[in-house]
Amino acid sequence: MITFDDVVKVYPGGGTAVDHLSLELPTGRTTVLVGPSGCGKTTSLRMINRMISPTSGRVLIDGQDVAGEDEALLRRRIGYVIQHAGLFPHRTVLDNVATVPMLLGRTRRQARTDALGLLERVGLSADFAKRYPAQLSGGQQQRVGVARALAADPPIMVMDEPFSAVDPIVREGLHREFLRLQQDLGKTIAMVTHDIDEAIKLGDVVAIFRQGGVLAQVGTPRELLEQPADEFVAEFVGRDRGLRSLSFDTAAGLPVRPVSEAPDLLLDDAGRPAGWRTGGGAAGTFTSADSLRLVTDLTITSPAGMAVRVGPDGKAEGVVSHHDIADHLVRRRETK
Ligand SMILES: Nc1ncnc2c1ncn2[C@@H]1O[C@H](COP(=O)(O)OP(=O)(O)OP(=O)(O)O)[C@@H](O)[C@H]1O
Repeated sequence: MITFDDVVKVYPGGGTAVDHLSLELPTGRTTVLVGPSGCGKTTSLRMINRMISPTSGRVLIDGQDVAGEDEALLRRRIGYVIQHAGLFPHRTVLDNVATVPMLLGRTRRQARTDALGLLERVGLSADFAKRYPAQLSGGQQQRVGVARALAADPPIMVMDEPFSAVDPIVREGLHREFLRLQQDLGKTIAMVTHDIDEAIKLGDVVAIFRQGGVLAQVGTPRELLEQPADEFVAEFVGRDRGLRSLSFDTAAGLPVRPVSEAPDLLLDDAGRPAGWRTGGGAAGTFTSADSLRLVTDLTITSPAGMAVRVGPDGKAEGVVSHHDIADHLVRRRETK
């Protein structure tokens, strides 16, 4: 666990960048620091690997104050990923990834074999290994940056806006890969972004900062969407937070009507939804494991105003309309 214990940072000649920050970043999880520009996110992040020292207070890793640790040893345990990847321009992709393990004493051969494995993990084939950073797209460079930070197999990763320099479609892909990798690796990750959607998507824990380096609220994405502490947080997470919070609920508790209540629904011989009699198009289907947000979306886009729940065999089990979802949400709120 990484702990900020009443940390203050005042830059000489500047104002207070971080104001009495107390925060815990749980081991093996991703904590995202998010907030408007200049609110002290990067300053906080860099106090973890001692690129910046607190004016007062302590940053602890598993109970040990980082101020008392050997800087080189500390940074070896902490992978660092920055915007634009920060790759060595005159080294090949393979050498960019293999350099740190070689510095740590691995043989050149072993380091290069490991580097190829890491590149593959982040979605880059061996074809990229011989290229130079300038010969890669922004998204590919960012992947190399992640592979390089992972090369020393550090238990902790600090990532400063790692995905912000790429276009939205590439970012989507990097997000998916990040979540897949993190599910496998379970690193303790501290990530900075100014994008609340990214924070909600990638964070197990999200810490929202406000101007002046003050922590406004910390919680799971769901907690922030459902119970924002104040107006600032509510505004920051977005006015559509109710709809977005439906991503965290599955359709398991959502009652469905019998299929006979949807006479417009066409079924094939095996009882699987085949489309709608009027309006055309495929019938939107979901399972109990899908999110309420998806089901809501399906009912809105369906010509019949309904979505169809299917079982593991693909057979129609029942239907719901957006009215049914609204009723379900009201009932759920009343019983909470
Ligand atoms: N070296 C420095 N000297 C003086 N002031 C600084 C220094 N670095 C940052 N600051 C100030 O400290 C405050 C916090 O900066 P920081 O970079 O931590 O914010 P941030 O939330 O990461 O911002 P952004 O999202 O724009 O990167 C800002 O007001 C900034 O101007």
